[in-house]
Amino acid sequence: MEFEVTPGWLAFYPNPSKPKFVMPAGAVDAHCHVFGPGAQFPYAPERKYTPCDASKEQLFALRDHLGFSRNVIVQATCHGKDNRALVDALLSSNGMARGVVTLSSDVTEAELQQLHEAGVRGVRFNFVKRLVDFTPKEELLKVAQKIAPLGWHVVVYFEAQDLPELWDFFTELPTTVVVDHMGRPDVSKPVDGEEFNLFVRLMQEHPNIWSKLSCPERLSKTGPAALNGEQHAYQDVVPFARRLMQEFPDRVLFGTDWPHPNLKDHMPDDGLLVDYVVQIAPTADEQQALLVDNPMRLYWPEELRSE
Ligand SMILES: O=C(O)c1cc(C(=O)O)oc(=O)c1
Repeated sequence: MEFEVTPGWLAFYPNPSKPKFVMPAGAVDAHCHVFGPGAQFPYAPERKYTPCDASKEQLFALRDHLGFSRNVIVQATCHGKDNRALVDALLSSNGMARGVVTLSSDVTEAELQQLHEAGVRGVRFNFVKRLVDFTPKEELLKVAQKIAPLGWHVVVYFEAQDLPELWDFFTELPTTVVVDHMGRPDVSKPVDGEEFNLFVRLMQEHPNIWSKLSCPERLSKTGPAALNGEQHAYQDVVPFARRLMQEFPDRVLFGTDWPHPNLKDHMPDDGLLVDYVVQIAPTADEQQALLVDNPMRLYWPEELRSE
């Protein structure tokens, strides 16, 4: 099938720089996507955008170029509940990728088992209105109850202003819960203000809730962008990520978010996005926790146990 990309779509950065920051051995890019290719894995009819293709080969080449060892591939909304592109990427990764899928509540035990064997370890619930149609919470809870016995977790994507309404649902989930992109704070508000304090309280009161410190390129209002060698990119986002890194060193993850769907303003140089990590995790211990130990505990626990 031929697809035409959404008008104004920005393609991922063509020749990312080599990061100056050399990541610890075994670093995991804990949030990235594959798109299609549409000719092989068609985009979902209910999608809200049509991206440019971003294949598993391109993802794995980027992984190697940036110095990551592993990927966590997260189902992108443009593929709806059709996880075939993601599963295909997992199966081609030699065990170096795990996945987070989107499911409907009528998924069967056999389907779950097959996804588990392919390397899926989580399910994603999306509450960002520009990306998905509404799904009733009872449906989502059904999915959560089905995946809990497999030891999977739930990844949630929402915007900060919706947290009060979603609080009870999130805190009732029977699994580990991983929040995408720090719950999308408005970074023009104070880092110790009411809005971000509520998110910090969510994590303080619920030790099963984790956060990705990802997507400064989405959250930043003042930049500077990760372009042209910039080593101090997205300074307005740094205090937010730094606060979570310091308060919850065992429950934070980082991912590139490649290929960066729906950015309107600029496309970051992924090499410089890796350099951004030094600003939010300046010590070797923090880098090891954020990039290796935490994601390994969540996605490859069996490797830690066998050591
Ligand atoms: O903010 C976004 O537009 C966005 C979209 C998706 C998706 O379409 O799955 O995933 C993300 O992590 C971020």
